[in-house]
Amino acid sequence: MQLTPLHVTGGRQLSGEIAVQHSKNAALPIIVATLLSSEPVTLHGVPRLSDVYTILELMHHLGTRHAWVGPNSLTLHTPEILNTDAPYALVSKMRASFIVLGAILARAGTATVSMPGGCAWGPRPVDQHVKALRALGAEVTEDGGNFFARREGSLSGSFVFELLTVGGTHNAILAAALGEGTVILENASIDTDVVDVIEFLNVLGARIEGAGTNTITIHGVKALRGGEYTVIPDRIEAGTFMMLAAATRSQLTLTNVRPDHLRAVTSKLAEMGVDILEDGNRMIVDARDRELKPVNVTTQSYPGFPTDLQPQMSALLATVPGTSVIQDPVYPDRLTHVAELHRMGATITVSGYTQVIQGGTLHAAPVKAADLRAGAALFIAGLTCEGETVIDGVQYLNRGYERLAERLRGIGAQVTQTESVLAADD
Ligand SMILES: CC(=O)N[C@H]1[C@@H](OP(=O)(O)OP(=O)(O)OC[C@H]2O[C@@H](n3ccc(=O)[nH]c3=O)[C@H](O)[C@@H]2O)O[C@H](CO)[C@@H](O)[C@@H]1O
Ligand SMILES: C=C(OP(=O)(O)O)C(=O)O
Repeated sequence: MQLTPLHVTGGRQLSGEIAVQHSKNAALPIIVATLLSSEPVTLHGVPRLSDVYTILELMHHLGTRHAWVGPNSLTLHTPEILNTDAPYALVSKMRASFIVLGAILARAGTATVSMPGGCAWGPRPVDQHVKALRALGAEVTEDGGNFFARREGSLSGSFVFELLTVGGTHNAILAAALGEGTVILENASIDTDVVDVIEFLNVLGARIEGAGTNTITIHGVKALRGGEYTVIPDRIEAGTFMMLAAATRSQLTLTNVRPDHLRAVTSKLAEMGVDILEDGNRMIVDARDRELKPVNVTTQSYPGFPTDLQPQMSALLATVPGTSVIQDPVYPDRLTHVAELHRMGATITVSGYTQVIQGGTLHAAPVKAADLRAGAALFIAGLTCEGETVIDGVQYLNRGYERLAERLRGIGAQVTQTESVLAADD
C-alpha cells in the first residue's frame, strides 16, 4: 500500500503524557502461539499495526478465525488447521511469521513455510531455528525457498543454541509445547518477548519452566485449553519515546511502561545527563535545559542495549555536541538511517558496524525510511529541527507504531499525515 508521507515540523519542546502501546514483538508470537489450542483465546493489548494484520491474514489461511472484541482486544479460534503451508506472499512480508513453522509442526505434524522476510537491512539467517527442530527429532529440509518440516511422534531431547536468538527460541518452544516428550533448550533467549510467550502458553495449560533464564524446559502436554492474556508493554516503543524526549530536550511522561525491561536504555540516557523518574508503570523523562553528553553504545541481546533502538540512538546522538560511538554487532548492516540522517546534516562516519557521530544541529530535509526503526530515527531527527521534514516510507512506521501521527500530536508535535486506513475489522 502506498501511503502519504509524514510531515514533521520540529524545533520546539514537546510535553505531556504518552501511553506506550503493548509489545509488537510479543503480540506477534503470542498470536501465532494460539495455533496450538483448538479453543478460543482472547488477547488484550494487541497493537493495531500492519504487522498484526499481516499475521492475521496468514493465520486465516491456516484456519484461524478472529474478531476484534475491543480497541486492542482480539479473540482467535483455530478449531483445526486447514492448511499446513505458509505461502511466500505472506511470510515474505515479515520476519515474525517464520515461527509458524514450529506452531504448525506441533499442531499438525507437518509444515511448509517459506523463508522469512521482515526489515531488510542485511542477512537474517534462520539456521538456529532449523538446527533446533532437527536436534529435537523433526525432519527439516529446504527446497526452492521453502522449509518442509515433519515429525514422527513427539519432539524430545535437548539443543544448545550457538547464539542467543529470540525467534529461534520461540520456534523451538512452539514446536515442543504439545506432545509427550520433554525438551531442554540451553543458551536460550531471556528476552522479555520470550518470557511473555511462555507465560501465555502456561496460562493455556502448557508446562514450560525456566522463562527468563538461559535454560528452558518444555514438558509436552496433550492439548492446550482456551484462555485470556494481556501482552506486555512495548519496551522498544517506550525507548523510542525516551529518545524523542531527549533529542527534543523535552519532558515527557510515558505510561504503560515496564521500567525493569528498559534498564540498559535508562542507564545510557542517565549517563548522557537525562533525568529519568520511575513511578510504577510510569516514567518521566526530562531533558529540558540539559547539556547532554556524548556516549558510546554497543547493542547486545536482552538485557543489553537493543538493536531495535540503535537507529533512534543515532538520531539522538547526532544532536549531542561531541563524539559518540555506536556499535551494532547484533545486526551489523542495520544502517539504512545513516544516509538519510546525512541529508539532515548529521556527521556520521561508518566503518563496519561502527558509527562515529559528531553531534551538532540537524536541519529539515526530504528523507525516506527504508525500514521500521530507521523511520523512527527520522521522525525523532525531524522533531529536533525547525522547518518541515517530509518522511517517505511510512508503511514501515505503520509496522511498529500505532496511530503515530495522532499520538505525537498529543504531546505537542507538529506532525501531519493523511492517516493510513487500517480497517477496524481487518
Ligand atoms: C519479530 C521480532 O521479534 N523481531 C525481533 C527479533 O528478531 P529475530 O528473532 O529475527 O532476531 P534474533 O534474536 O533471532 O537474532 C539475533 C542475532 O542472531 C542471529 N541469528 C538468528 C537466528 C539464526 O537462526 N541465526 C542467527 O545467526 C541474527 O543474525 C542476529 O545477529 O529479535 C531481534 C534482536 O533483538 C530484533 O531486532 C527484532 O526486532
Ligand atoms: C526489526 C523489527 O522487526 P522484524 O524482526 O519483524 O523485522 C523491529 O521490530 O525492529
